[in-house]
Amino acid sequence: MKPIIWSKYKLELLDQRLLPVTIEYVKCSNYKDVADAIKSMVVRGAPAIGIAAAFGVVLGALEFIDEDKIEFEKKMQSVFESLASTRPTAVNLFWAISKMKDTLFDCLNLNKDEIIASLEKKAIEILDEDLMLNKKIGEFGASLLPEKCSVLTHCNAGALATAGWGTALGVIRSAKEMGKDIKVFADETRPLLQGARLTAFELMQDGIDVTLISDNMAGYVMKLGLIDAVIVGADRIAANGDTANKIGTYSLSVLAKEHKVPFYIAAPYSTFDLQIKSGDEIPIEERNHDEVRKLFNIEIAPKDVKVFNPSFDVTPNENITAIITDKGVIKPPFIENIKIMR
Ligand SMILES: CSC[C@H]1O[C@H](OP(=O)(O)O)[C@H](O)[C@@H]1O
Repeated sequence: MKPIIWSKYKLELLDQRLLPVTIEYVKCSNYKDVADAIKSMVVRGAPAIGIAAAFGVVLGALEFIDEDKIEFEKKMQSVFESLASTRPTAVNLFWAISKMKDTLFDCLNLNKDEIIASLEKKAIEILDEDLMLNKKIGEFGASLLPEKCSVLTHCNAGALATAGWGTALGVIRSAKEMGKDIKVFADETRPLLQGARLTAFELMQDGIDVTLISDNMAGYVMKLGLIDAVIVGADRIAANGDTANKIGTYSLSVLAKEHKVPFYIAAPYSTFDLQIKSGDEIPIEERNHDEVRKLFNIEIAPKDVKVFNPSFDVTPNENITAIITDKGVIKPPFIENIKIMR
């Protein structure tokens, strides 16, 4: 199931808000549609929102290509800003936009068709590269796992969060491909239930043994000795290895440390933000309070109750056993060893 489909200058995004009950694609005919889709989480997942934004830039260029050169460049700047303003935490979004900006800068002296073709080529490259990187992450990560292993994961870092295959779930898929006996416990991941709705769905589609648990069960299943490793995705990794990921990841890392369970992050190079020294500098998105007050529009709390809804938290590097990347497995001291990602 592809979360992102680009063909004949049309972008279709699988509406992940409706999964697993309904499989429906949102047609994006302009860059504003793409910005709206990222912000409303039609498409979500750090690499996937970067890829969607890249195609949003192509749609923006198609919209404004007939303007004079100065106007075109002005309009394209607003396209970049609009896409960059959608969600603040996943650095992949800004990485992809910067790649598209560089491509546009390099091809401004070409003719209109060549400009569009160059931007489209770059966006497709970003999509294809992510799939290739996921497979490398999968191989490196699977080699860490024993022949028989039970993995706890959080949120969705699967094919639906990437170009396909997945990062954390890519490790699980690759381990299964290697013939390892892998079982998965998937945290439901309140408030938007990416684990229940997306991870459980993906793994069952692939015939991978998955058990759904509510987030507050994670400590108990570790205490029962049911978990051999925790593997999660990432939205931004700082130069010291501090990692932002879906809210609840930090708590899992504390529980894993308490129960001496290895805690792995899986992420491609586009998730690293080596400009920032630590996780203290990572912007944490806060989302609409009704995401906590309601569950699919059903009120589960007093409608005017105060809410705090951070969409991510930061796991300190000292809680992380290793970071599985497309360039290999990075172990502590992260400050030193993360340099391979430069
Ligand atoms: C492969 S990284 C996916 C990453 O993104 C998710 O956040 P969201 O669903 O809000 O986009 C979550 O943090 C995942 O680990």
